[in-house]
Amino acid sequence: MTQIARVFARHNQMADIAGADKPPRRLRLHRRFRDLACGDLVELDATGDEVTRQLDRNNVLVRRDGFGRRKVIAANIDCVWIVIAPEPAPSRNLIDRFLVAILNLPARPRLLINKQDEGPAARPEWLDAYRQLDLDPLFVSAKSGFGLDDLAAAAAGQTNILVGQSGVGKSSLVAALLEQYGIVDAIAPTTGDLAASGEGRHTTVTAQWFPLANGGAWIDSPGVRDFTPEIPSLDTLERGFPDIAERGDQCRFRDCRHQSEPGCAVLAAIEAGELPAARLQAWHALAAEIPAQNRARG
Ligand SMILES: Nc1nc2c(ncn2[C@@H]2O[C@H](COP(=O)(O)OP(=O)(O)OP(=O)(O)O)[C@@H](O)[C@H]2O)c(=O)[nH]1
Ligand SMILES: [Zn+2]
Repeated sequence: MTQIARVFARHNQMADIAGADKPPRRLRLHRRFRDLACGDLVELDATGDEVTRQLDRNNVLVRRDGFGRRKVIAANIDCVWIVIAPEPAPSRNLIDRFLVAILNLPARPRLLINKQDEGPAARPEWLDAYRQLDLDPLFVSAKSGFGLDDLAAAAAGQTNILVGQSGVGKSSLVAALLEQYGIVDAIAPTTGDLAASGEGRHTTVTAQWFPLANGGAWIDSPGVRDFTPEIPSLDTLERGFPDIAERGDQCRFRDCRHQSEPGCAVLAAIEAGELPAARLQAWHALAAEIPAQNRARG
């Protein structure tokens, strides 16, 4: 008899895979499953030792690496929590770039502002810039436990992934949630695939699935310095910037690039203080990457 199982983590030619109510086992994968990622569902043979089929996925979060290659991060995601903290200093550009990938999955984007125990400085004043995007920011502290009840409630019953810069506290948040809200306690985040970073602390190197007791899961993902979403077309870009796309419909020219055209509704919105200039800068930078990405794709 075959069985359906979940990929908890992917490591090169191997993957940690768990059947219902069983702890994950590390299995070697056939080459045809090279695309398999954390969160994927697979079929195992009767022995449970071999992956025989990869099930269809709802969606998959991917990035482009420095060589333009497609890198799969995790699959079957409902909600992506972009984690920021006072330290390391948040990059709004990184948030803008994540949003393109998230809104195209599609999945719900949320902003998680960690390390609230560090005081009022932990609340960035530029949050208003994202009001239109409904990121519904949640303020938490993995260290003090502040806001974790709200976080657990907001995450219940769905597959959640934490993304963001290295050191914002993604693994600490998963650990705190595991401890307080009885997720499957057999696998604590520290047993995931960790490597010592330069500062002597641990850093996550591959996405890791943590099932919630009542369905759904948390996925901890490796910290990033930068993030390049896949952007095959201007339509993809527009889905990532609904605030710009909406105003762009009012531009005088249908093919307005929002650069210096007369009657540009996007530039007018910036002039009026309704849209941050940084959002349009991020748009232009990403629009410029479309042709190169298409060339790399061949
Ligand atoms: N003050 C404070 N420090 C925290 C909090 N959460 C995490 N930290 C600290 O921040 C540092 C990084 O935490 P991690 O959980 O390893 O961060 P990460 O985002 O998982 O990092 P990567 O795995 O490299 O992506 C550690 O020294 C934590 O102790 C918090 O709520 N408050
Ligand atoms: Zn325009």
